[in-house]
Amino acid sequence: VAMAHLAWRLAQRWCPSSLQVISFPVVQLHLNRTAMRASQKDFENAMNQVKLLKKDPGNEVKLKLYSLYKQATEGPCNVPKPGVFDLINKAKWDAWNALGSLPKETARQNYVDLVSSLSSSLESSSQVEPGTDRKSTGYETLMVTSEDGITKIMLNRPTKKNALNVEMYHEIMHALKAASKDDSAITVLTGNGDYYSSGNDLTNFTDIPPGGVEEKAKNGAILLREFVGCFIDFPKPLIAVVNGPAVGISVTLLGLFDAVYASDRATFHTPFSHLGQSPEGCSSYTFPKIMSPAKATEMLVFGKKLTAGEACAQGLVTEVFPDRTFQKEVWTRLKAFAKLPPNAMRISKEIIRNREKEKLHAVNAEECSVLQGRWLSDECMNAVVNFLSRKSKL
Ligand SMILES: CCCCC/C=C/C(=O)SCCNC(=O)CCNC(=O)[C@H](O)C(C)(C)COP(=O)(O)OP(=O)(O)OC[C@H]1O[C@@H](n2cnc3c(N)ncnc32)[C@H](O)[C@@H]1OP(=O)(O)O
Repeated sequence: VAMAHLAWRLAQRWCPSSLQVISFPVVQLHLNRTAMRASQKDFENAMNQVKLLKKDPGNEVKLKLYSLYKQATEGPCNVPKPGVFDLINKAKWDAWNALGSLPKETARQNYVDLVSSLSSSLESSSQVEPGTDRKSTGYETLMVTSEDGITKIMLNRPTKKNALNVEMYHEIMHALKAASKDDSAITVLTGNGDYYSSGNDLTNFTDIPPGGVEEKAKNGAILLREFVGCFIDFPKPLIAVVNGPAVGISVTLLGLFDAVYASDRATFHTPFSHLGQSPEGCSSYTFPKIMSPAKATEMLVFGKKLTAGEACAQGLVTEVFPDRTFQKEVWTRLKAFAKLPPNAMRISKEIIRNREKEKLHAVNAEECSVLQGRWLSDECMNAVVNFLSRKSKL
């Protein structure tokens, strides 16, 4: 009810017309002109594009535009948190604050990317020509774009640190299936905001079906198995652009990627024992192979959090970049990769991956079955309740 009320209030305040709503940050841009540096022109172009949008992008997107704008121009949130009853300003403050210490440059880039995806997705689909660069919409929890031979799947719940809710699991599977068939050469997974992903959304555990917790655990295991299976079978080069901290399943899956590029702000944390859970994403098999059984045990059993540099030294990360230049350097490199002959890349990946596939599917099935049991344990239930009742964080 509170959320519906908030959405209604936001719509009332911000949506007399979409232009009026979205032009708010444009005005401030001019006031903050001096804050702009290298990508000022792109940023200004993006602001102008926003004014030209024909359709209202919705309150969630407007909050994102607002927060990225504030971060890009003023840096991390620097104003006191509004009171709980000041719903609109609290929503705006929450969105801005959720960006944490995201650098101004990255916020500008994310703003430009977001506007670019909106400009296309809110146009009539008749303007999309088959075979040309395109951006797809229809996702609630992702931003999916396809250009320069790269399909980019961006986790897009920055205010929840890109935690994976059930909808996001389904949307990622859908996006991966679509990417496997589109005409892009490579596929990239990344996160919007200051986190890559905080892993499984712990509120997934709260929606108990009529069959009770057993049915919930069974459904979770089925979903997880199908989800991880999509990564095992993905046919094109799959690259993770780890823009910030990564937790849980967003870390374990990295063992199934073909390359992992990380900002030096990223950390890698798999606190399964703390959560009364056990490893997934085939990490019980890939991590010992990648980094040695003892190092894998430190991460997967003892929950040791690695810095990006440490993860690179262990072989989980391919290369680390300074956060300041991360986006620019990585995307330049990816654009060059995407120009390579796509069939050759696909076949080379197949030859590397194929002899492992059967094993990976077997590991996935076993991990899901073990986790199904863990989800019913007191250890796991207590950990989830503690997080949800704000008694604990990682
Ligand atoms: C069905 C398939 C299952 C697959 C099995 C997968 C297993 C895993 O992935 S295990 C890992 C699960 N993840 C966690 O345990 C992380 C829990 N989150 C945290 O500990 C913290 O939120 C943090 C360290 C990630 C970030 O802390 P902080 O910077 O202080 O930010 P906030 O805690 O205020 O977070 C902002 C906002 O986002 C919500 N949130 C963040 N992560 C999650 C999450 N994993 N699940 C649910 N909600 C999450 C957080 O509650 C805040 O929400 P609001 O209070 O409403 O603003």
